[in-house]
Amino acid sequence: MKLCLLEDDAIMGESLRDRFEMEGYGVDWFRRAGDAERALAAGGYQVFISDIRLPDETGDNLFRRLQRALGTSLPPVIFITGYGSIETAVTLLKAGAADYVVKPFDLDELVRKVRELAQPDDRDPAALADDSPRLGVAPAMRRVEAQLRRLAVAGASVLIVGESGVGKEYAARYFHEHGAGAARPFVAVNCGALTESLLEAELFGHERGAFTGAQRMKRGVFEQAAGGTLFLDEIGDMPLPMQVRLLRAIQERQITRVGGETPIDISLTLVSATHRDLRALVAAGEFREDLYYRVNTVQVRLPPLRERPEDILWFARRFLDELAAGSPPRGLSRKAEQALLRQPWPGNLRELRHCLERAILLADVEILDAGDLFDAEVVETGEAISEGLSDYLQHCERDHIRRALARHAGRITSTAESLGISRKNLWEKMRKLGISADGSSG
Ligand SMILES: Nc1ncnc2c1ncn2[C@@H]1O[C@H](COP(=O)(O)OP(=O)(O)OP(=O)(O)O)[C@@H](O)[C@H]1O
Repeated sequence: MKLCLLEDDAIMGESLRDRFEMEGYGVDWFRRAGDAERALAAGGYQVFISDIRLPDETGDNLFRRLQRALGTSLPPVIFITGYGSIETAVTLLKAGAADYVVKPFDLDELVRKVRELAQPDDRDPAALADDSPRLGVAPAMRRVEAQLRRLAVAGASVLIVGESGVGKEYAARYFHEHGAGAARPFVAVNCGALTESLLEAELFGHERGAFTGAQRMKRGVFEQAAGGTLFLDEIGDMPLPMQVRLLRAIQERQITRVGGETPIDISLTLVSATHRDLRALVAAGEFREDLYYRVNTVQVRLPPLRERPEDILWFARRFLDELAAGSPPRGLSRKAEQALLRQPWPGNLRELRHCLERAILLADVEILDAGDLFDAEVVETGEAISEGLSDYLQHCERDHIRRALARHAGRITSTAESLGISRKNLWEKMRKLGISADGSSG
């Protein structure tokens, strides 16, 4: 499976090449139209990906010339376009181009398009070999585990996205443990928790006397993680000036300590995480587009706990075993299990863990009941009436589903379709939220 890539921008080109190689494609990357043209004439490519703006040619001219010269042996072409050139891209689509993506785009989206256009590849399924569940038992999480193991072996840099408390750092550690540098350090830093100057010193270290209070030389996390994995948590919260420095460090694989002059070579695997929408931050000018492409070569999404109900009791039991250390193990009554399943868990695994921690501290019983976990109102009605975020989300969800059911006269198939979820998922939600098909609380 070979792709021809024409992209004059070094960062974009490298990100695309890295990502597609990770996906198992061979990539020939050209920066000049003439070179790509010659390679395409020689044949052997499944898809041609090209920037629409090139220094030596316009995408428009190039495409028409290739069509004339190669005819049906021209592979499907996907153009990368900026907002300013969408019109040209649409014209090219009409002229026979296969597709286009608009910057800033999600690499996953482009990979999907390429996959659809190219023949399916035959990667070794052993690379996806099973392992005991660590990140969850829900199918979505089993897929995430397989993906992380495969990426770890490939030594890829990864961006983990997901709501707060969903287990991003845990997943980063899992990734680290499955990589070649597993015996090497795993170092985590929260980019949102520090001021700009503190973050700079934290990332790159400082020399003695670099600033007031710098009485000793300090190695930054880049140096500490050398040979292993550096986990940059909340990368979306990194101040813009630091983003410039970070990008330079990643590109050049070198850092310089604050107050120092000698560049230090660094080789490590970078895992970044964010609960924010990086693409939206790019559009708002709060996150650099070039850094976005650099850290977002491969994105792994961890779904919120409410989207994977299979994981709720599995994690609850795990946390109980873990928290019981030393004291007799605790179990859950059936009502407690049902109450746990009814919650929307906006704080995800962290919230679930805290909930059990609190219950263990306060209730001196072997089998925890619903009342040990939640307030009486929640237990009795399945519906919290306090002003917490979880209550609010649950109310909204219930309300929305009831209305949809009413609009569709209680027909499950069309209601599920209108909500964009499966029938099974709708039944589960209705059961969890206590709604009957006529929209009333059951
Ligand atoms: N697979 C797991 N097994 C056991 N515990 C887990 C797992 N994943 C997460 N946890 C626990 O859940 C809590 C939240 O996990 P973690 O810190 O990884 O989430 P996060 O998404 O990085 O959160 P934030 O966005 O706030 O940084 C932690 O207490 C962690 O120990």
